[in-house]
Amino acid sequence: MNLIEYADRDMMAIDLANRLAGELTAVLQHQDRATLVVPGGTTPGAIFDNLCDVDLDWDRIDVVLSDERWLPQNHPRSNTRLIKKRLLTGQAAAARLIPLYAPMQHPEDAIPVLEAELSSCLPISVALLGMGGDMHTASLFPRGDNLRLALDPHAPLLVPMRAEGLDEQRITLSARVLRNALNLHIVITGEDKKEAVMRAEHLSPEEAPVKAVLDTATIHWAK
Ligand SMILES: O=C(O)[C@H](O)[C@@H](O)[C@H](O)[C@H](O)COP(=O)(O)O
Repeated sequence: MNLIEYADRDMMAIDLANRLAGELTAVLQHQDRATLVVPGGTTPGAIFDNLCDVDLDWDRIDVVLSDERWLPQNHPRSNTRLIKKRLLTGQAAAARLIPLYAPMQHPEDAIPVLEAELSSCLPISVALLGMGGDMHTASLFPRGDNLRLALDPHAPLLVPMRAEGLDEQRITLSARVLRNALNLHIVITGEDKKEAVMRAEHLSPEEAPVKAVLDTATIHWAK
């Protein structure tokens, strides 16, 4: 496992933002556009605050969430709301947001339309993922109703997900889409998540969904 430990969370946010920017710049040297995948949750905000003002060709970058809560985009728990506020601002406001939500009752209803736009910006150039203490990543949750489908090598691009304890239904990039990223990073903080990611190495993706991407990801950790 490729694990990088940082002196503190601020150093990690600065270094990781610069690393992601460098990878995006490298891709844009030989492609017209680059695709950046980012997570929601509470960890990546500081990274977004650093990344949004890096001098990049943001108008050539497509931004995609790794997963979304099935909520209106102005809802306090919406990941789209989070990245519009913290990432797609400053210089990064010029980036194109590829939606992972549509105002329909269930994610299943929206997947054909969402996949049509998403497919045009794959494969992923740079992906940043988070991880929960239960070893989920994106919305690939242990015991999730569609986890088996989301882990399948022939899975669709997007998979709806529901799991016990989730406040709302979710939609997620499937494991094969995440694994196909040219550059893949996972950012975690705290001792519990460090122990969890170590544990995940010895479990199956069904028990620890993050395992589906561990072999190709760089893990970034601060206490
Ligand atoms: O929708 C989400 O919440 C994220 O995409 C999710 O996969 C997140 O990365 C983990 O749950 C970790 O969340 P924290 O960073 O809040 O611990």
